Amino acid sequence: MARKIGSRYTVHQVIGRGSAGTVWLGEGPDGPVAVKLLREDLATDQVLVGRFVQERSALTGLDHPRVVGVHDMVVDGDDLALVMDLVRGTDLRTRLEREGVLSPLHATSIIADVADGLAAAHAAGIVHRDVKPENVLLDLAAPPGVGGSPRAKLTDFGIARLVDAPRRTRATRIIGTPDYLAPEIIEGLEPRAAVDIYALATVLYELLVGHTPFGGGHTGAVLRRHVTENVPPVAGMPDGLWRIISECLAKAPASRLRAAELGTRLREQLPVLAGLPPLAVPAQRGPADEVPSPAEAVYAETDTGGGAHRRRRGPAVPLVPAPSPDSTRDTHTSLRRPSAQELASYAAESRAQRSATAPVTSHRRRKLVRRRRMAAVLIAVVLLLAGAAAAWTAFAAEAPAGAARALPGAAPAVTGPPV
Ligand SMILES: Nc1ncnc2c1ncn2[C@@H]1O[C@H](COP(=O)(O)OP(=O)(O)OP(=O)(O)O)[C@@H](O)[C@H]1O
Repeated sequence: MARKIGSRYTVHQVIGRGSAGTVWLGEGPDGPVAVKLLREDLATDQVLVGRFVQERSALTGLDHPRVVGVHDMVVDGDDLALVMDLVRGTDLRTRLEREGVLSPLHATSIIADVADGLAAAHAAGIVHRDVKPENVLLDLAAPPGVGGSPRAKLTDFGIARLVDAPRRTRATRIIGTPDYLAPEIIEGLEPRAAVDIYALATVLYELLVGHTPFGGGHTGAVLRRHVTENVPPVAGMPDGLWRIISECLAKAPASRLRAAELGTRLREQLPVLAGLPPLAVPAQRGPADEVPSPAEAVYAETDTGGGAHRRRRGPAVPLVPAPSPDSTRDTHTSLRRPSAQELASYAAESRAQRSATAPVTSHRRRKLVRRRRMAAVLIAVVLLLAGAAAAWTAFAAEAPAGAARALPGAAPAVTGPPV
């Protein structure tokens, strides 16, 4: 059902849902658009509406081919809407969940695109603060890039900042998605451009390996890992990519690459990555299966966050639009910031736990393995049934007429020509 948004836009159909609102397919004076209608509780929050108006020129001024442009921001009664470029394709989360891991070439090319978009935003003084696969849209209507890689655009600029808590509550609460949070955010520092680099390197790792470097399990455990752990090298990861990922996951924000440099360094890798197959990643230590330490369990009780592995998949506009499934996954999660003491105790307990934890697969990888196992069992059952049917047919054809009928409880005999 069509609905008017302000005086210039009409929306027709829901194409995705996120934690901050619903994205609609719409029409504006210059053609089709995507309209993100913010959640009612956000739209009626006067502080947020004020910030929305304040941020208008910064967000609508960001014009770059690797960024989903915001054309307009509409405040109309209880509606608060962002009018954006319509991207015909899918989001990176959906692609990743479908493929498990991406080839090094495609992963690197996609992340280089996003780094270029970030470079433009950072130059304009805008920090994204919620870089993750859900916020990378793959434009399948655009001509592909190197080696057929889909072209990527970063979306959702400034939303995290809009819904962020005021400065005074930042000391106690974190806005973001746990798997991608830079350590300095967890420690309560003001998020600067380097947080986006950390998150983007996390996404690159995830595309290559199939899971994030510090994700899985309890939110408290995830936060602790960001602050205290280093990522162990991954077998088979091309050296050049590994060096870039390690630099960008540095705990000290100043040691990370800048976005423009990251884009350039990634593109330099493309020629050597051409033709490499996706990494055959062995079973990893599975943080998803870590038993929360007592300190983390305490954190759990007061945690209002969404949990690290509640993923929501929302397709971007497919080439032929179709309604996307409903979703309940929270992101832009508001988490209680753990105290320094809690973080320290997570670290101590983590060391003890690590030695006791057997290698297991990550949550998503296990899901994939489970699915494959189920498919194998199904195929085996089908083959078995087909074999039995063939044997039965052969038996019935060879047996004297009536023999099968004579068997107690046997199926009606297949009558064939007399032998
Ligand atoms: N400009 C756009 N063009 C086409 N589809 C879009 C566009 N923006 C968002 N979408 C689709 O709508 C879905 C929901 O987007 P939204 O930005 O609300 O949530 P999200 O980024 O996935 O999650 P969250 O807001 O919780 O971080 C996306 O996954 C994407 O599939």
